[in-house]
Amino acid sequence: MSFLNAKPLIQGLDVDPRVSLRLEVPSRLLGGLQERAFDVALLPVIDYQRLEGLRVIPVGGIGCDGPTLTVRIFSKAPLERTETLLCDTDSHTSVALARVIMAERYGRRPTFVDLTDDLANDPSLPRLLIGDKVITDEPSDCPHQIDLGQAWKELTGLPFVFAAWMGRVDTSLGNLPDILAIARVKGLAEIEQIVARHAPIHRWPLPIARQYLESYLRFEIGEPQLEAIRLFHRLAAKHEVFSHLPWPLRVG
Ligand SMILES: C=C(O[C@@H]1C=C(C(=O)O)C=C[C@H]1O)C(=O)O
Repeated sequence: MSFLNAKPLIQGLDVDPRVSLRLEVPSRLLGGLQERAFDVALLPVIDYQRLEGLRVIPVGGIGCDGPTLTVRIFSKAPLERTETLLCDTDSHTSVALARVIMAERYGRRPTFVDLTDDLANDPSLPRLLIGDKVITDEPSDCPHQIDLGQAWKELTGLPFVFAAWMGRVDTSLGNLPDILAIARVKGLAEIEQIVARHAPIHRWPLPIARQYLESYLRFEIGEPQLEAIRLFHRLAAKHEVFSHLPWPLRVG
């Protein structure tokens, strides 16, 4: 995964001869797992419900326990009036989470339109942005905003998980889970170096990048995170993000 927030999970993997690392935006990963272009991916958690036969490898993920800083809806008008929401096409989980939050919190079922659509040129429309661009290209004059991690915490009391390491149940991974778990521990111990090396490339101010990786994001996948993924899948089904009963979460 190509965003700054994935770096602590892949620290050292770019030079590890045992793995071959590819960086893609979140929305491109499901296709890669489907075509077996890679064995594991930091897959958006909603995509688990879009391809049968996946499993969560609970050695790391990108989550939060409250605000995220980088998954936000920006609007010029109060959000309870939202009819159309422009959505970042890099994202899958965040779009589904926006649907859940708009419905549960505001009783709204807006039409979701790709940010690549012509409509996106209309600056008056609210938009969901994720990832580095929220920091580097924050929209101006949007007094009405929500951070979806914070909205989820207020709704459920739980942490949230945007993406987690996943693979197919029929792909045997050998010692890859251990390699990934060690990369995470190494990454979390080396946030300072990660920030110094990657923040300028991703155009993040250094202190914000440090605070983001150290205080806002969570990289572990434990029982509360798995519970949050299950609840998110149930709420996403309730609000018709997908049209089958949620598949039980396979872990390990
Ligand atoms: C917190 C974030 O989480 C991301 C959001 C994802 C999604 O919406 O599908 C997937 C991976 C994460 O990068 C972010 O990128 O801002």
